[in-house]
Amino acid sequence: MKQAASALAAEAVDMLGEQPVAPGTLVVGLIGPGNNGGDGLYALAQLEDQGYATAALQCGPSVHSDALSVYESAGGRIAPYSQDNQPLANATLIIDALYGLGYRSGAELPRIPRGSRVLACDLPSGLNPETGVADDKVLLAERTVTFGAMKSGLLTGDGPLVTGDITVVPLDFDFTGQAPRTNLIDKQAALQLLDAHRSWRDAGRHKYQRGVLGLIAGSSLYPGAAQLTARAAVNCGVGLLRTHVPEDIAPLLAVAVPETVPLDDDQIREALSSARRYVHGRGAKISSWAIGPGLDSRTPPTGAIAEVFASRQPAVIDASGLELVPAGPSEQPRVLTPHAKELRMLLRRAGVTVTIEEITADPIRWTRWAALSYNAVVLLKGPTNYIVAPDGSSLVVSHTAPQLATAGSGDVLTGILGYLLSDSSLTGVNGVQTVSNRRMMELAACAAVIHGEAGRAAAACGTVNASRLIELLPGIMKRFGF
Ligand SMILES: NC(=O)C1=CN([C@@H]2O[C@H](COP(=O)(O)OP(=O)(O)OC[C@H]3O[C@@H](n4cnc5c(N)ncnc54)[C@H](O)[C@@H]3O)[C@@H](O)[C@H]2O)[C@@H](O)CC1
Repeated sequence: MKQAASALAAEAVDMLGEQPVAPGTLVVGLIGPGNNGGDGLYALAQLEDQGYATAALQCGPSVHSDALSVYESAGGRIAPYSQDNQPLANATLIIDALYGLGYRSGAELPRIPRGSRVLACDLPSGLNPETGVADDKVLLAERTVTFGAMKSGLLTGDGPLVTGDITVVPLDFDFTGQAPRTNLIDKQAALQLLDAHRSWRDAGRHKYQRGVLGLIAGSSLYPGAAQLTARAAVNCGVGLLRTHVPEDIAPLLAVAVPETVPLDDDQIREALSSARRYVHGRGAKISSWAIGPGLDSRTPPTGAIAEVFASRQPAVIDASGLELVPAGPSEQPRVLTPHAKELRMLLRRAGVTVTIEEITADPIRWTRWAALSYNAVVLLKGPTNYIVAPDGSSLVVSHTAPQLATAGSGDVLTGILGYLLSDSSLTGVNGVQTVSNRRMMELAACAAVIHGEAGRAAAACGTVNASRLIELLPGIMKRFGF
């Protein structure tokens, strides 16, 4: 804590930029009830030692007692915060040491004079450290000194709007005491995650070993969605694509995606039963499934589709497939890919009532509920993607582009993720072997990054549509090592 406080005090001195201390300079600390407040008091003590005039305002029911003793020994005084505090009005610099990692939404946040210079301790108070969702009264910072590691909330959601310049101060001890539950996955991290499971032997694989994706999609209502997912998977480089679509749209699909091979109910059953006899390395008739784009949810799934849901083969389930998936936990390794409205529907079917506004305000929380209720990895789509595993750990992908909010874009994501799940070198996928939820979550995050990269590349050249994303995929997959 003292190490963190030293970095905070040094940043304050840098912001004030005065040596020796200018007359009239006053540093005011807003001190919260937890360790974040402790950091603030230790930093104020160091500033007192360096000759600065400081004041501490207690904003909670208690303060860190050891830190307060040190501050008082250095000559500092603490007073309770009130709306009309004189020190706040006179402050040259405010240190926001109210709440850090322990912040829960809904705290009473002090009002500070407009135009105040604010240095945030670890995180601006009022900012959710994981999701980057900020309360309306969040304390806007000019700079933020964050300890130990970058927090996802500083970079996602509202984070970039409220943190100012960020300095990460490495601490020479494990400061959280446990692995963070939420990690950011950027392009570099995705490259590493994809590379980790690759071997030089992969170059010699035949098409069944490269992975076979079974796609269950499409209806006369939405004939295009199946095409988009199929083309995306093919352009990613899938070994073989088998497609199960209604008879009336099958000829259209065969023309649009000549690489695909049709899959009827009997063949689905055969693939599922041969998966149970799978011998590692020989390849599978179907290694994973993509279910949902363009399905007509008014038509109940055939017996064969229900058997896929009941199987142990990895699947990405999207769009109308989310309405067909049985509510409750399953043994199939699954990634569900809802947007906020679909997440609300999934939660309602699991007995949890929530509004879209509540989901948007705390996306990881509600995505966790769904991940737990369905025992599945859940990827919540939106301007930022949140991917949560049933154990509550989560990944955040903000490597996206606003232009990706276009029709068919989600179908492309399903094709990319379907491909990654089918690629046996990445997952060791087969019908019997259990793919870990951790790996499913990583692959879902990688798919979101690849999708984001396609969106950014498309936006750089002009308008963005799903077909354009698909055209760009071969080059982008190459950049990701495929
Ligand atoms: N070993 C460590 O973990 C270190 C932690 N450090 C500091 O410690 C901070 C985390 O400390 P804490 O876990 O004590 O958390 P915080 O200091 O962020 O806040 C926790 C306190 O605020 C209260 N609180 C949170 N939300 C509230 C709400 N909505 N309404 C009312 N009260 C609310 C909690 O009840 C608790 O008393 C970090 O952000 C960082 O500043 C650093 O000193 C580095 C070392």
